[in-house]
Amino acid sequence: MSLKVAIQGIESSFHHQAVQKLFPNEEINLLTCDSFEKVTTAVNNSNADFGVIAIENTIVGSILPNYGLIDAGNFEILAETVLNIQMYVMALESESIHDIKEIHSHPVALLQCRDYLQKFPPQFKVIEGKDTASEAKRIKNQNLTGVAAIAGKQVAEKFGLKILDSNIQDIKENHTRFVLLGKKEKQSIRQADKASLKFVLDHNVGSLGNVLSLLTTFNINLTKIQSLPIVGKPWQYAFFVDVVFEEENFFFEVVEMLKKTVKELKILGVYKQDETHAQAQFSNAILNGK
Ligand SMILES: O=C(O)C(=O)C[C@]1(C(=O)O)C=C[C@@H](O)C=C1
Repeated sequence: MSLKVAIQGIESSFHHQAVQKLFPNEEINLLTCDSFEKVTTAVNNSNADFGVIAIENTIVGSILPNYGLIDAGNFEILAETVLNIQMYVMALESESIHDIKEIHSHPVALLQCRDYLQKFPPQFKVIEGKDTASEAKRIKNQNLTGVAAIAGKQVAEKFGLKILDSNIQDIKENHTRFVLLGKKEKQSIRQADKASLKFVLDHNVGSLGNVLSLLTTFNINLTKIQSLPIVGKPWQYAFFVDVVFEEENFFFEVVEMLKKTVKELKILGVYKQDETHAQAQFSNAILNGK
């Protein structure tokens, strides 16, 4: 039986690649959506077994609206995966880079290529589209001349487009982290070593410091912290953190203590970290320590 997985975008998009990395051996039935919200709605309504959404990119930073979608959802983060994202300019076979007058892509993909796009003259149009692959597909299907898309290499291969420029993102080293969303009972997570939490604090001196010290005491490493406004409560913020740990028991012990310390606590997911991501963070830590 195949798994139904909702993504924003179509076949060959980076989200599709993330699904393939998360489920290398499964038969997948992709539910292609034109917004992140439709992905989380599909998981909420059980129209899909799972959803995959991008949460952060090493050039652009957090994809903030997706934090809200995860928080509002009736599901959990079950896994993560990190992709190496290399961007290419592609167009019809007849075109050269000098023929291109407008370029289309997903807004987050365009943000990763800001330096490159600034090199074009002011009349050159940069247009935000649905996802990298849909923009490329449209060029092919409608035989659009003077138009290019920014997408991954696999998209050019899939739709038979010519690559006009390669690795055009601002920095060669570029990664996007995706999370797998689903109902808890669908999968049991073995050997979890990472968790995503949301908490709200009182406006007291040291309240965040207390949380951080507690994590230190239990040897729990904070890998990410993101604050977001609480809608309807101006100037109040919720904290979204990712933590990694070696001992799952320590994590659940800390959760019990946090419940007594913070105003509101929600576990968004307890899962296994992507090995490649963990390795990259580890080598960065070593390099920074030198
Ligand atoms: O358009 C795509 O191919 C996507 O999968 C979207 C998306 C994103 O949402 O960040 C995924 C990875 C890259 O960071 C650029 C775009």
